[in-house]
Amino acid sequence: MRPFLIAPSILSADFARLGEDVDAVLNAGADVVHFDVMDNHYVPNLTIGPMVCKALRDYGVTAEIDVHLMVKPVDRMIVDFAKAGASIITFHPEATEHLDRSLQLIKESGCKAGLVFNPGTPLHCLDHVMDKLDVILLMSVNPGFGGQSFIPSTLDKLRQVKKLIEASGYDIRLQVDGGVKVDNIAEIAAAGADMFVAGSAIFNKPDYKEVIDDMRSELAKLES
Ligand SMILES: O=C(CO)[C@H](O)[C@H](O)COP(=O)(O)O
Ligand SMILES: [Fe+2]
Repeated sequence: MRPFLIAPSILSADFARLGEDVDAVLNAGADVVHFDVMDNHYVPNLTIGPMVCKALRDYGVTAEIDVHLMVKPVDRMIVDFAKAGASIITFHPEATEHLDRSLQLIKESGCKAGLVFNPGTPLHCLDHVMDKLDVILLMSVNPGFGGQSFIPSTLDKLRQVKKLIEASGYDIRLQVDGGVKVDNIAEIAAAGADMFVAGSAIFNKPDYKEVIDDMRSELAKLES
């Protein structure tokens, strides 16, 4: 079994002191920084862009930065985020006219590539691009906002994608994003996820380490 990764979504961090808050969550045991990019076009919210990613790198963040693009179109942002220090770039298939080209662009930029599926988005886009994927991200909320409730039908979708990954033979992480908490993370992992994005569950609590430790204890129940 591959190691589970916990990726706090900085959507719920304190933007007025972002560098310190990212350091704090990494020191608390987080593996990856999940960076939500929203454009008020593909989703009805507006967040942060490549300058903030570069600022985190300049501040000294060395952990992987997982850029979740909720923007349309995507190609220009792929190039800009790769230059700004992104490690992983994921985007939604609805947001590009040329799925394969956008994935190739990410790989050519030296980043890991991923596709993101909204709760209502079917999986057929995976059919011809599995060889170009490092990550498949299933949204367990509709994208645009933190603090929403986990949509239970995601569990079946996770099981379905897990089978597709296994059948493909490729080394692809299965990430889940939205409403992940201490009390549902084990069930989500049992359905096949191995990378967990959690924003409000971590940043809305005073002690990040306590939440991350609790998540790892829940995950350890599956590993034993
Ligand atoms: O992509 C996102 C929203 O579109 C966020 O990553 C996600 O919602 C995380 O927040 P929370 O854990 O609070 O649900
Ligand atoms: Fe996200």
